[in-house]
Amino acid sequence: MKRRRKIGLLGGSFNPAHEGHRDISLAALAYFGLDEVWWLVAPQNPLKSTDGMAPLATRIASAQAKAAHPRIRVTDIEIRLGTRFTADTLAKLVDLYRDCRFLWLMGADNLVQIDHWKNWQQIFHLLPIAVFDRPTYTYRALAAKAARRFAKFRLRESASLELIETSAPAWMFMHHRLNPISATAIRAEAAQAEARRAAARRH
Ligand SMILES: Nc1ncnc2c1ncn2[C@@H]1O[C@H](COP(=O)(O)OP(=O)(O)OP(=O)(O)O)[C@@H](O)[C@H]1O
Ligand SMILES: O=C(O)c1ccc[n+]([C@@H]2O[C@H](COP(=O)([O-])O)[C@@H](O)[C@H]2O)c1
Repeated sequence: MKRRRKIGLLGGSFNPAHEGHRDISLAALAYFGLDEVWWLVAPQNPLKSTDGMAPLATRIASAQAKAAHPRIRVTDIEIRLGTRFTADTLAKLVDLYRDCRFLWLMGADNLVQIDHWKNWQQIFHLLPIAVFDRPTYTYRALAAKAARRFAKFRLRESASLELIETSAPAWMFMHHRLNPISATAIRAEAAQAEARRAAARRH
């Protein structure tokens, strides 16, 4: 039987894309023996404000520039599938790409709030999940409702190469090197730089 390709899925706003996205994607390729990581640039995170959200085309361009790797693929697949909620997107992907195994990737901040996502438990039952640690979120993430609800399905990090072959629910918390970068910080820095330029023009 033909080997199924192993694909990590990193959904995100990418407003803008940054080194943290690339870092966990490259780590995921290695830890989980993946063939590719697909970046699913979300048209609009249902829980985030539209204020300050750059147009999808701008965020895709930012993701393409940042990814710059032959095994990271940037996609607007939620536009093409017509989905807005992750549970719907993943159900369609699993159904459409029968020749692939999928692994959902996310940072620890999203484990904290995933129980507010639409049909979040279906996501745990649909495919394995890898959560990457993120500064300030470690304890909140491991104490979060989702971590507690699925505690008995958490695998040891040392079994990372088996995760994508394991039937869902199965998830792992990766104590990967912490990377403090965030899109929020990048936007704040850009806004400050713009304010300084505006002040300089007034003088
Ligand atoms: N530095 C990081 N370490 C680990 N995971 C990260 C990091 N940055 C982003 N991620 C994860 O990548 C995915 C997409 O993140 P997103 O595009 O929202 O970036 P962000 O920096 O979290 O943005 P914002 O600050 O606007 O919320 C999410 O699952 C997020 O948790
Ligand atoms: O499906 C939901 O209800 C849902 C709610 C919040 C976030 N998500 C998804 O979570 C992923 C990470 O979002 P973000 O904005 O933290 O990068 C992205 O793919 C979003 O579409 C999904």
